[in-house]
Amino acid sequence: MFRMLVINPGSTSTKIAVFDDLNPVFVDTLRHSSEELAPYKTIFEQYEFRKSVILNALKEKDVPVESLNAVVGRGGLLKSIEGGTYAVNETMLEDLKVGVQGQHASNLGGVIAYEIAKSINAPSFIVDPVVVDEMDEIARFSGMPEITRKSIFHALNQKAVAKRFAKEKGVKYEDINLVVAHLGGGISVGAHRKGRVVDVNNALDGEGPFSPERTGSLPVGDLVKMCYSGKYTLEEIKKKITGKGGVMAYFGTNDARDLDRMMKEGNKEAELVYKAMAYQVAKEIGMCATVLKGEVDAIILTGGLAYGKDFVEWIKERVSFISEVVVYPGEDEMLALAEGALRVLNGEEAAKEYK
Ligand SMILES: Nc1ncnc2c1ncn2[C@@H]1O[C@H](COP(=O)(O)OP(=O)(O)OP(=O)(O)O)[C@@H](O)[C@H]1O
Ligand SMILES: CCCC(=O)O
Repeated sequence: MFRMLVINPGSTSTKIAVFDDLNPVFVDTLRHSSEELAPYKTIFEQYEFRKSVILNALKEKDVPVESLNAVVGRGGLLKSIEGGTYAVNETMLEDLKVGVQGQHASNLGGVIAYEIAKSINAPSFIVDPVVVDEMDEIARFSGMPEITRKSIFHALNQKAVAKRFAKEKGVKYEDINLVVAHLGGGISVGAHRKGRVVDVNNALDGEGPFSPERTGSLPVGDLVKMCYSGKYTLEEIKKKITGKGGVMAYFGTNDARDLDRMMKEGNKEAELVYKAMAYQVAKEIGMCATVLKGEVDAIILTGGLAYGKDFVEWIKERVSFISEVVVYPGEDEMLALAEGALRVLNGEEAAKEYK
């Protein structure tokens, strides 16, 4: 039996869990108020604070650090890499600290995992970070030589639900084609061809459908005019795209349940925006089906928005002609992280090396 600590840092919370093999000992969300995080200018500066909150939580739950066999964290905006479980090494730590592809709370996952594991001489890992990049060469062209399309998406949950579907069907993930739509605060839709995500929208930085708090793709000419209007700083524009875009920009909330409530109270504009988000998701799924040349074994809908019955129906009515649609609402990133680490601890897989 292997005991693992799992660390998944988000923008306002750090989710932690301890697993004995795949059995949860406890799962907890440690929330951080904006006052607590205010003193830190960068994500990396939050490192000591978040680490001590995690160690305190372990004490409260009576789980001695020494009882852990490994620590696994959600990682971060590293250099682009293929999917899998990676051992945390010095090169990775350096890249997580500087944020080679930007700042994201999950940059702290690998760093904290490494430091806690080091104190007890245990291994530390990250699994399927947001920079998993298995895109076909043909998918990388933007139409402007200076700009190459990037794969930044919910790789951990997309891969986890894809493998879950394969297991339930008694087939191998590497033998099937899937379109997976992660419908959360950000939305990513990936074309999975025989175990590789060969095309996907950059869910963090202005590609794909709009989402509860992101714009997704924008009419580029109008965006350029806005950038040169003199009204906004670079930081303000970036925030309008990621964080304050999408549903947040239309209605001042990133909670789709508010949209649902407004719609049920008769607000026609809320209904239209909610339906427009589903419409854009369906279009993106259709695009991925063409990437897979129509050979789609299933379309999987996952993430928090997949709890929304109407939202799921609006997508289904546009894409059901392509293939079966399977819905796995929510996400189980903590279990997916534990599974990734356990495959290495059990010797089923070798940990990959980050270079
Ligand atoms: N029952 C529900 N009906 C409709 N929407 C829901 C429901 N439950 C949660 N959601 C919506 O799901 C969204 C959050 O999804 P999720 O929890 O997957 O996102 P996240 O983890 O914060 O971000 P991300 O998935 O991008 O990492 C919110 O907009 C929330 O309102
Ligand atoms: C893009 C992947 C993770 C996120 O939504 O922040």
